[in-house]
Amino acid sequence: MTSAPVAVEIQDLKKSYGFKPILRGIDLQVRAGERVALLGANGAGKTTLLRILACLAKPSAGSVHLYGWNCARDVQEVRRLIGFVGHQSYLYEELTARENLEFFARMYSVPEGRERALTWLNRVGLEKYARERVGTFSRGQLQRLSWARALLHQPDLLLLDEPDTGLDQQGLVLIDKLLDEHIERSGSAIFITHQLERAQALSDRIVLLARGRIARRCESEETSLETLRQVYQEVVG
Ligand SMILES: Nc1ncnc2c1ncn2[C@@H]1O[C@H](COP(=O)(O)OP(=O)(O)OP(=O)(O)O)[C@@H](O)[C@H]1O
Repeated sequence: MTSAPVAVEIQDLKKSYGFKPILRGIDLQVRAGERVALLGANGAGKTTLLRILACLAKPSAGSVHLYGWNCARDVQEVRRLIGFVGHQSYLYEELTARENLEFFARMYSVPEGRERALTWLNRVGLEKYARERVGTFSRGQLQRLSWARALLHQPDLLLLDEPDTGLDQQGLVLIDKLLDEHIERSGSAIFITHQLERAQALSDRIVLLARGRIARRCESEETSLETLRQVYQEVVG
């Protein structure tokens, strides 16, 4: 693992909104093939951190590099490298599921984009809904399609903000499999969750954020669920 290329390099990252500091100096390195779970109380700054990595918000200070590209400067290059599942779906409600995926395939110059769009609709169990407008989709269907959108161009880094929201049991099994496959391809992932069980089971490392700082880092394999619960309680209070 240690010899794998550095996927994410965050150095002394700070972010403020007006006079309100949100991130107060984050240092984090993630290597290719690594899965990092981000935990923390509501308002700790988890989404803000992920949005900066996804080039959706700019740092106030410090630096963020993805596979050597600077997130603040090399936005086009960075966007190709990432797949993002966030609170918003970033899908077009007036287009059908298939049209949405075909649009994103064109945007990322995915070879044989139409076929790839269909393959991904199948993968996420939405083939029956290919011709339905996304505006009519349920929360779980939207989440499944967001996963397809995020993976369509085979990104190197997955950024996942509560990616299991709205999913049924089969949906959960599906996304765990998609994450496994991504990691097997030497992709890396940072995911936010409020479920300690899933954080521990699905990650290599767990990072706990509190009031805009990294309060604790744990190796998942060496940390029992019970220990994680205690650490979480200490940090979040
Ligand atoms: N665009 C913005 N303008 C002003 N304040 C913001 C903005 N975005 C986020 N914040 C503030 O930053 C803080 C951290 O928000 P963030 O969404 O990063 O927290 P979080 O850890 O993801 O929380 P949650 O677990 O509730 O999703 C909050 O106090 C929030 O109000």
